[in-house]
Amino acid sequence: MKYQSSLLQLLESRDYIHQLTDAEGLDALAAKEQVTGYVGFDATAPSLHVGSLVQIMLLRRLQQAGHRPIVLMGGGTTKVGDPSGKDSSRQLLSEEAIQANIASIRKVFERFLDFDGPNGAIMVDNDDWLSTLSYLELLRDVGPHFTVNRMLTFDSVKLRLDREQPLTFLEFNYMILQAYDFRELYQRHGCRLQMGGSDQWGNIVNGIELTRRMGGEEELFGVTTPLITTADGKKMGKTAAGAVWLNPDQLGPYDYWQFWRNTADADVLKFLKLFTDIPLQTIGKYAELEGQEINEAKIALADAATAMLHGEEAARMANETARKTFEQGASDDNLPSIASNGSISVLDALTGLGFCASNGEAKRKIKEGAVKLDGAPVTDPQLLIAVVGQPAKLSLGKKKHGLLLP
Ligand SMILES: Nc1ncnc2c1ncn2[C@@H]1O[C@H](COP(=O)(O)OP(=O)(O)OP(=O)(O)O)[C@@H](O)[C@H]1O
Ligand SMILES: N[C@@H](Cc1ccc(O)cc1)C(=O)O
Repeated sequence: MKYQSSLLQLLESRDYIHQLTDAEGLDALAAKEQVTGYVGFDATAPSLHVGSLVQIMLLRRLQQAGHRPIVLMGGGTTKVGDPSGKDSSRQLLSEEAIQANIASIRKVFERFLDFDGPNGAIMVDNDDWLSTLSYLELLRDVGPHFTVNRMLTFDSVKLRLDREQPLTFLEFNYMILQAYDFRELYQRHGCRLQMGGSDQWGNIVNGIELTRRMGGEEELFGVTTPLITTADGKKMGKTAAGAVWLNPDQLGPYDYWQFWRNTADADVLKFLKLFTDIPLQTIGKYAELEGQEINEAKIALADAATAMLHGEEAARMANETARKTFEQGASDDNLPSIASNGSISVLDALTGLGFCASNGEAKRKIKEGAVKLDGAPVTDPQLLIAVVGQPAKLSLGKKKHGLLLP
């Protein structure tokens, strides 16, 4: 379909759209007026990750096209836990843990969104309205608009039932709360669009239907994005091992840069479109690169994505460190590091630097001959490394390097 609105043109040309509830309707609305749209993020960890970055970039694109983004922190919904796309219940977090996670997550949005100006972003917390709801009132106001028959057809519920995996009654209620949010944001802020990953489709559609059934006069819309997957096809998220965190205290700029630099050839163009502001024309030129030249596109991706999150200077330093390390084989102070207090076991060093998820994995890597200490292969998994005077450099494969500090 040929879109009229700059919003849908932008989203389509940069490959954000997986499903749309009413393409024509949203296109006409966005061409006519400023649209307010939201994405919700549950506070299940102290940092968001590269999977949720797709959604943060969606909010950025919405703003770039002149519309108003709302970031919804799920202070209330985190108490329930979204079963969408999950095989088992999430671990329940305490009120304090949720508040601490929100405080830690929220900072990242300032990097991607402008909170001032005529279409300045807004941040809200659904705990503000969900925590004061009375059970009976909610049942009577909202309950009649949901049939259990239909609730059972949504993937978040159906997949668990089909696989005979337990779904708690608490989780079964999640879609009702997210639906309630959409209506609340429509009433409070005239919000008519909700976006999210493709696993959010059911929750979004429920919000649109609930708002209509409760007498909303205007149509609400939903957009979902494809889910970004790891090389082995799993949804990239925080539950997958080796999550790529956005907060610098959980993943430093150098490792973040390296993540993008190590993108698979098949993903480079897609990631340039989704995760950078590099114009499509320039990305088109990268599409013509072949063989080793594709590395240029990966470096451009790593530079741009790192600059957006950590700032230009951090990106420049990461690029410089990588160049020195790989092209000249030199060591550098900007590599990830771990204190040894004089000595450290090679297993602790590999796990502590985040190169291996467990001692078992570290032992395997040593056996495979992938671990080097100052350029010399390590063969003994029990090795205790003495670090005296100056740092030692520990490497895993060709791409992961870290410093052991004295
Ligand atoms: N890999 C991904 N690709 C695209 N969107 C994603 C990805 N992972 C999460 N999202 C989206 O980001 C938003 C926030 O997700 P949220 O952080 O609440 O859970 P999650 O990361 O999916 O959880 P988990 O990692 O524990 O499975 C949702 O709209 C979700 O669909
Ligand atoms: N359910 C979403 C988060 C969310 C919470 C509340 C909302 O209103 C919208 C979205 C997720 O798990 O990713």
